[in-house]
Amino acid sequence: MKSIKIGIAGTGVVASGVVNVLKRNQEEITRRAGRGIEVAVVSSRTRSKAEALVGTGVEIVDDIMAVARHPDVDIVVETMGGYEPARTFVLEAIANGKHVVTANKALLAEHGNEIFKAAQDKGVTVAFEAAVAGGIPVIKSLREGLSANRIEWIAGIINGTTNFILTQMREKGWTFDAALKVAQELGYAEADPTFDVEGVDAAHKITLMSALAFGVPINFKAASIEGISKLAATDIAYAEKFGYRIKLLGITKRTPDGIELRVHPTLIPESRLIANVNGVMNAVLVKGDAVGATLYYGAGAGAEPTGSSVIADLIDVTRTITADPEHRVPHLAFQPDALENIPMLPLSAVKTRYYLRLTVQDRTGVLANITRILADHDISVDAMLQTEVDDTTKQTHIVIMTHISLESSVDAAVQQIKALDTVTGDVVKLRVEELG
Ligand SMILES: NC(=O)C1=CN([C@@H]2O[C@H](COP(=O)(O)OP(=O)(O)OC[C@H]3O[C@@H](n4cnc5c(N)ncnc54)[C@H](OP(=O)(O)O)[C@@H]3O)[C@@H](O)[C@H]2O)C=CC1
Ligand SMILES: N[C@@H](CCO)C(=O)O
Repeated sequence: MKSIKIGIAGTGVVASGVVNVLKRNQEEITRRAGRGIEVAVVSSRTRSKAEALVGTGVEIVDDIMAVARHPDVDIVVETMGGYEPARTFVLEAIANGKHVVTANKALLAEHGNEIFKAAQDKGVTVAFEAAVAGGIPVIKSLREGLSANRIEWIAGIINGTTNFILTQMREKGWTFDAALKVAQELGYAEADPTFDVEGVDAAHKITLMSALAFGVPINFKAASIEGISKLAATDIAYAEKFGYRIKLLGITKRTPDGIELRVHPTLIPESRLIANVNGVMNAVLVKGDAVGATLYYGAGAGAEPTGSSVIADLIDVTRTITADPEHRVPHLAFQPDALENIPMLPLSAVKTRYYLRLTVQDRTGVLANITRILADHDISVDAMLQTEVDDTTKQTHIVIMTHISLESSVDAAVQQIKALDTVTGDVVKLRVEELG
């Protein structure tokens, strides 16, 4: 059978992984797909970079639209990243009847509803395994493997760069900046690394998984996002005293009132497997009503792990390329006309456990005032730790772990605690998830 022809936009980290794995595993891939998958054209703004990647036997163009419209191309691979020109490029490819494989979670989190609608109307597939958790086949698991389940929640370490930074800081004592620099050199970070560090990239990914899990439209604007840039080594150390590790988690949860969608540094019991996921590795925990908790683990970034996911999508599209579009697996797991508009909950409505760190003056009655305020807001204390008084500043840290409380009540209590004249500086508030 004739080979499937692909056109790739971009010649960076992910594109190089795709080209190299396609070349190396050509025979195995053909045996799986039923026909060969061949790179027909590559676009690059730097011709020498493209030549170094694909050699001279593949057409090289400088205009990405020439890939989107190329008469020989069956599947377009978008590995440029960013919103534009990626959006225009993908829509143009769809309009030209091409199937699309993309690693671009930012694009899909912001413009996915428009893109999937255009693909549906045109009868083509937009596949995006590589957009979430790099090499882990978690999109396929959510869309197909778990399709019998009512999904209850998902919690994942879904940004390789920040997990790499947190691991190097904790295990090797590296500075934040040094760890970020190495993550960039290794090709893990986004073009704008603030997307990684401030939790935006993880929010893009959890937004996509939330849509797949609950059958709702993609709603990135509903995500509450906190990154790791303000996380202090002190809190990592105190968390460990209580038996917890701090990880940047993407969390989405179905509650009776609506759907939670949030990214923030989170204390996780160190006995959980996910608390021991280190370096660039990612892990996603999915709780389904029938299957229980399932855990997916693997490299969350890097050329070949991500290339592995892109090629899995290429093989999937190749296998069904002649199938009636109505009989393909729906893009977002649920049939497009069966998506529901379930309310998305604000962060203030979240109920979980909290870690609070206060800096206080060593004076009589400090603790009594704090516990009274917490009790007034219906916040019950589970555990508490007080450090020795610093001889110079006459200050001490009080660290409190609460039972499950309402976020808005915790915020109100923190405001009152901050106003006490014995409490100095800010109050650190982190969320705790048991993930049981
Ligand atoms: N790196 C990783 O581990 C992973 C990345 N991803 C996603 O994959 C995508 C690509 O990432 P990555 O390969 O790391 O990025 P790179 O920066 O390494 O590569 C991007 C490529 O796209 C080209 N490009 C960028 N902007 C334009 C433009 N405006 N017009 C034409 N070409 C353009 C670049 O060309 P030039 O060289 O000329 O600048 C470069 O070849 C992103 O969406 C990213 O989020 C997903 C999973 C893992
Ligand atoms: N910058 C992303 C790439 C993979 O999506 C990360 O570090 O996880």
